[in-house]
Amino acid sequence: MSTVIEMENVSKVFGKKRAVHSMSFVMERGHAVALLGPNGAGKTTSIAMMLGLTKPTSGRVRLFDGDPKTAAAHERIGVMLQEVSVPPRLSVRETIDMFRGFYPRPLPTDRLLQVSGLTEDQKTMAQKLSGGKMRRLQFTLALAGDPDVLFLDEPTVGMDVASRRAFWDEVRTFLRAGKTLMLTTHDLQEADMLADRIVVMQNGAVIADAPPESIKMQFGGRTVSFVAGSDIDFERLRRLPDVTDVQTVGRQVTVRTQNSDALLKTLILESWDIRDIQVHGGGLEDAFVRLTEEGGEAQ
Ligand SMILES: Nc1ncnc2c1ncn2[C@@H]1O[C@H](COP(=O)(O)OP(=O)(O)OP(=O)(O)O)[C@@H](O)[C@H]1O
Repeated sequence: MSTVIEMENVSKVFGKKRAVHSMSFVMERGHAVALLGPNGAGKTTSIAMMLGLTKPTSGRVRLFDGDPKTAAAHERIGVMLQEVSVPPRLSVRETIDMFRGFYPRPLPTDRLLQVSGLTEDQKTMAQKLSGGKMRRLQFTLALAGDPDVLFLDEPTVGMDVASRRAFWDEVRTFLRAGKTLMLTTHDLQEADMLADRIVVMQNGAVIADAPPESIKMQFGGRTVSFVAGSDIDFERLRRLPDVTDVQTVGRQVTVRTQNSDALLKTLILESWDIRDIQVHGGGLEDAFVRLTEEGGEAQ
């Protein structure tokens, strides 16, 4: 498997602000990585360094085993950053054609118009597009050179539900061709759906790096809730292996556990007077909240 990005002990300091701290990271070809983290965690700065747009204060970044700033590397990547402007006074079609001209083997214009969902708007001045349509155009421009690797920084901000769906369909088509994706998003459902690896950053450092399933198992846990009668032994419940929290509101009991199957067995074997048992959670969002609250480490 070939390496697309390699970061070795990379740090970036802006004045007194340490935006990224000792980041080491390797991304292999064909993978879909979601880089997550609260606002200001250092995601955009990391991507800017991977692309050679920002120079690290220390450490080493390689893109396709070379300097990220070289044209050879850039011909093979497509980039959609948060703030991008399009050239003035060009229609949607002209803008697409202009970007096609930057690459040796661009995708056909009509295919790109189809990706953009803007075939009917192809004569509209690109600058006049609505926010969501502009994001679709920017995505299309990122695909213009038929890249091997896509960098998408919060790509779906401003897109409506239909645009989002069409957009993710295109990203899936891209991944099915064995290509590589680096994505930042605050939409954890999207990350969970698409990524085979989740990297969580906080305060400039990587605090978790694992497949979504292991992150959810390790940090997501599950909650089992039920309505309790009078004979529940709460002390025993709290001491059960894998139970991390027990909350009660009136007769409603909510138990957080790393092993909901074992808890359910115990609840039934104890013959306690309980009803309306429900199992919830195990989602990436739960895991993300716990991880960033605790600053935990998963590898
Ligand atoms: N050019 C800059 N000058 C000074 N500080 C900067 C600069 N760029 C980023 N920072 C700071 O570095 C930290 C990391 O910022 P970055 O934009 O990488 O975070 P992020 O995880 O992408 O956040 P968000 O989710 O809000 O986009 C923040 O505290 C930010 O204010």
